[in-house]
Amino acid sequence: MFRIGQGFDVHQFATDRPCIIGGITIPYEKGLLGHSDADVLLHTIADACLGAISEGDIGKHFPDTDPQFKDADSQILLQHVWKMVEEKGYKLGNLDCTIIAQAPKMAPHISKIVENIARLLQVDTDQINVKATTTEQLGFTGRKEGIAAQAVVLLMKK
Ligand SMILES: Nc1ccn([C@@H]2O[C@H](COP(=O)(O)O)[C@@H](O)[C@H]2O)c(=O)n1
Ligand SMILES: C[C@@]1(CO)OP(=O)(O)OP(=O)(O)OC[C@H]1O
Repeated sequence: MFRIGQGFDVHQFATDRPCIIGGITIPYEKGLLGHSDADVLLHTIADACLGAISEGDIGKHFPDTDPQFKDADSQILLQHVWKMVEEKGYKLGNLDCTIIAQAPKMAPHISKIVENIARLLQVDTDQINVKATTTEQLGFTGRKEGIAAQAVVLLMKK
């Protein structure tokens, strides 16, 4: 009837990379490093969805050793995962996410990110919440070495 899943992901900052979060390119002096486009938020959401349907994790479905996922658009990866969710007979209850980043400032971009995630999953924007927090300059996020993100998803049988 109900399935819950949680996700967590981290990507480090690097120069000469775009900073793509939730499918939106955020203006910032550094970007995120990964085999794909390193969209830490969409990876977290994909992992939460895969967890909710007991399908492992993003690395199982899109290995970082596979050249076809080099610089992959994580929006496509999430849509693939979401199709699996729908094919298993589930729809979204709600999705709640936290971006853990000292920088960049996310607040100006949150509504665009929420709209984009709702578009990707074909759900209403009020089913999606995205928030951000710093770690008060503590730890790797506090030193602006990278970004972490967490997500919790609730699925319901269609
Ligand atoms: N990268 C971030 C981090 C935080 N925010 C916003 O600032 C608020 C206060 O953050 P604290 O870590 O001091 O609690 C937070 O609630 C967010 O609204 C942000 O926009 N971008
Ligand atoms: C998405 C994949 C695949 O390109 O690569 P990365 O961008 O490195 O991301 P990560 O969060 O380590 O997870 C899974 C990978 O297999």
